Amino acid sequence: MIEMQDVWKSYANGVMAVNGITVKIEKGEFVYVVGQSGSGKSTFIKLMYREEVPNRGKIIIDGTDITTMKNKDVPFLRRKLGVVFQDFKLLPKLTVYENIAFALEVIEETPRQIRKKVMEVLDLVKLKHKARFLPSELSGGEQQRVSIARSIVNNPSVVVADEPTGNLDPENAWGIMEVFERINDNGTTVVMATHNKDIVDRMKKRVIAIESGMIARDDKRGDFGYEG
Ligand SMILES: Nc1ncnc2c1ncn2[C@@H]1O[C@H](COP(=O)(O)OP(=O)(O)OP(=O)(O)O)[C@@H](O)[C@H]1O
Repeated sequence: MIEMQDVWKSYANGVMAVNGITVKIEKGEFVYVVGQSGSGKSTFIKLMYREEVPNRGKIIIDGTDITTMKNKDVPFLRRKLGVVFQDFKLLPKLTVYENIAFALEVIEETPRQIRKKVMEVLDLVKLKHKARFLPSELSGGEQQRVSIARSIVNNPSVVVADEPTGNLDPENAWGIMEVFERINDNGTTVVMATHNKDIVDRMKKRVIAIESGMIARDDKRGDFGYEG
């Protein structure tokens, strides 16, 4: 499903962010990625959605080697893999509905298909009643739920999230985790980088800990393992 084979990534300034990572994540898994600030979590996640390209190694998503993928084919990857960010990245002048529909229109859906799919994902994140609102009219937790809805509207097999609860208070953070659990229960693989010790320790999912760009720990029902 997701496979990294001896992946290395250094940045232009010479920083080695990922140092020879080999890992396999099976379909339907829920995986937390933890580690100190600067350990390489974001880079690890960015490599999965091809925001960054490795210097060496293979990254295979759903049978496709994304390291050799042409730039023009990257939009196809977005249909296999949804992305959720810490800062939501919603378009401020578009309504909730339009923000989600925008992701679909890119791949030429009919208006009827768009409406059906957008309302389905809004139902899943319990925000159907706010379809006409602008992002600025929503709470942080609601905005993150919209961005999750957007990430799954193309029905990807994988969702990756980089610190999705980082801007939220604990109550909203738990609300977001419930949404990810529901998505995972529907069979979608979830990979999430997080600093949220409470959540990781309570959920008892697979935990991959990164230290100095390497996998220091990979536990099936793991915990956070250090003081945040
Ligand atoms: N665009 C970049 N250019 C140069 N160096 C970078 C870049 N992005 C990250 N780095 C460096 O790579 C290393 C790993 O960074 P990364 O953002 O992956 O860590 P992280 O574990 O996600 O940190 P945090 O928890 O603070 O978000 C750090 O030393 C960082 O300074």
